[in-house]
Amino acid sequence: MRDRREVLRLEGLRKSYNIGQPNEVEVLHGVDLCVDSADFAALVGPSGSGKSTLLNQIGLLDSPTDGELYLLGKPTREMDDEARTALRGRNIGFVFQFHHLIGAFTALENVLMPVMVARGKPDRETLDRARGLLADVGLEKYADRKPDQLSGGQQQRVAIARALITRPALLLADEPTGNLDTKTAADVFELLRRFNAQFGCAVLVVTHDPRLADTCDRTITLVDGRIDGDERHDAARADAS
Ligand SMILES: Nc1ncnc2c1ncn2[C@@H]1O[C@H](COP(=O)(O)OP(=O)(O)OP(=O)(O)O)[C@@H](O)[C@H]1O
Repeated sequence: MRDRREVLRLEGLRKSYNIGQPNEVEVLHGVDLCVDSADFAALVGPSGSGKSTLLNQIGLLDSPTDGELYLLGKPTREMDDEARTALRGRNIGFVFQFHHLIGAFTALENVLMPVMVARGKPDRETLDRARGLLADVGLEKYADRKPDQLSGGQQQRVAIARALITRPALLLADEPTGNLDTKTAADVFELLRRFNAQFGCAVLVVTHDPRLADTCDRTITLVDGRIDGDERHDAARADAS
C-alpha cells in the first residue's frame, strides 16, 4: 500500500454567512474530516448541502467562523490573508467546472500561469515540467494553441495541467466534468486518478454524477452542512497494489 500522510484535517469547522443584520445563517455545522495524500475522494450531497462552501474553506479561499483547518499540519484559521494566499499557492491546485483559462494565452502559458503569478518568469525546469504535464494530459502537440482552438475536454485537461504545475499536495475539483460529455468526463476522472497515484497528490472532487463518484476510492457525503457518510471503497485496489 502507498504511504499515507495527512494533508488536511478539519476539526469542528463551522461557517456562517451574514445575510443582513441580525440574520446569520450557518451553512457548515461543525465538520470533522481528514484527508491524506493517497486519497482520491468524491464529495457528494444534495444541492445546497454546503459542498462549494466546504471546498472554499478547504481551498483557503474563505475563513471559517469557528473550528480549525489544518493544511499539512499547519493551523490556518488565525492566518492573515498574505500567509493564507502563500500557503494556498504552494500547496493547493484548483480545477473548476468552467476552466477559467486565459483566452489570450496559449495552452503552455496557461499551464505556467500559477508559477508566473508567484515567481515571475519561469525557469527552464518549470518550462520543461509544464511541457511534461501537457504531454501527460495528451496535449503535447497543442502547447501553442489558444483555448478557443481546443475542445471543451482539451481545455479541461489544460486546466488540470495548470493545477498541477506547482506540485500541490491537494487538488480540489468543483464539478470538473459538469460541462463535458460522458466519455470525456470519464477521461478527465481517469487523469485525476492517474495524477493522484503518480504524484501522491490528494484529490477531492465535488460531483453530482454518482457513476463518477463510484470510481473514487472514498465517498464523503454532505447533508445540510454535516458529514452524513464517509465510505472508503479502495480496499480491493489497495490489496492489489
Ligand atoms: N455568500 C453566501 N451568503 C449567504 N448564503 C450562502 C452564501 N453562499 C452559500 N450560501 C448558502 O449556503 C448553502 C450551501 O451552499 P453551497 O453552494 O455550498 O451548496 P452546494 O452543496 O455546493 O450546492 P450545489 O450542489 O447546488 O452547487 C445554500 O443554502 C446557500 O444558499
